[in-house]
Amino acid sequence: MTARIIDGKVIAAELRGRVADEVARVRRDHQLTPGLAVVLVGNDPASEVYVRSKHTQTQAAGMASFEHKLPADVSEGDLLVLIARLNHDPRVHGILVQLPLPKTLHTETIINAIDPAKDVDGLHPNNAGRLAGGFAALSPCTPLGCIILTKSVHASIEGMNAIVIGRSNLVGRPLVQLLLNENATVTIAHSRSRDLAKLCAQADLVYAAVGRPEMVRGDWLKLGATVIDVGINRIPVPGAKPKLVGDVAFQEALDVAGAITPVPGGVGQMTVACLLVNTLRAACAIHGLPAPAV
Ligand SMILES: Nc1nc2c(c(=O)[nH]1)N[C@@H](CN(C=O)c1ccc(C(=O)N[C@@H](CCC(=O)O)C(=O)O)cc1)CN2
Repeated sequence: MTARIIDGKVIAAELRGRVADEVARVRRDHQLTPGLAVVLVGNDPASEVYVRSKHTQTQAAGMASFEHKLPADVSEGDLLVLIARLNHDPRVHGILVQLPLPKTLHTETIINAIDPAKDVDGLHPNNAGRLAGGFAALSPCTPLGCIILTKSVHASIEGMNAIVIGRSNLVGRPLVQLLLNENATVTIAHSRSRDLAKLCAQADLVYAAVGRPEMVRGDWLKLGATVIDVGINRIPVPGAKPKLVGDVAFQEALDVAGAITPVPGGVGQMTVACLLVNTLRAACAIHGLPAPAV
């Protein structure tokens, strides 16, 4: 058996196309141009790439993009002043602070300062709490992407056994809530869980978001399982560019899984596309318009 490869590039491009159509509609019918502000502190090379890609894709979807680059030694006070300004800027409907922040800044304080209505990362406690309570909320982008990729394989995941390996605020915890909203049966595991192999063997859906290269082995998987690999690990290669690998041993998993996302070209591709969805949703909600059809 060779698993079907879930092509995140194709699915993300299709989603961006649908967002662009809806943006064109709200601009035409409501004279509303959704706007996204992204704040980058410092010069982490991977973050710079992600922020550039957010800027390009936001503009390509017909939305306004506002980039704010601050030095790594910016004070917490100055960053909070910028966020307060963006909270009150009527052109801005989505605010995202690129993570990780330099260690001198307190991430929770910064996230909590974002207006929850503009929190397109879904990290503000209001949104995290609403999601946990099963209420409508802006949800983090990567978990949203995981659900869309899963649904490209299974129209319904009701009653399926899912395991989420990882419990970060950005991925694991919100993903658990989104899976519960889809009526999946969810096991939450993490790096300290005992006998992960045994837990995985029960799962129809495996979400690996633990940040450990190739930790999930092929022989842990149930035959035919759908595997969504959230990991992006850079492995140094002497004299060459680092190699990107996920949290799943891809070659081994190919022989056992029914469907699997590659790294790169899987979940990562969905993160920015879902950010565009959230920005459009936030803009419509702020202006009292019906939720867009994406
Ligand atoms: N405020 C946030 N910070 C971070 C988030 C986030 O959702 N909100 N997620 C990640 C980084 N990220 C977006 O910000 C992101 C990660 C990966 C990709 C992506 O397209 N990955 C490619 C591989 C690209 C590469 O070479 O690194 C792929 O998987 O195909 C896009 C966005 C942490 N920070």
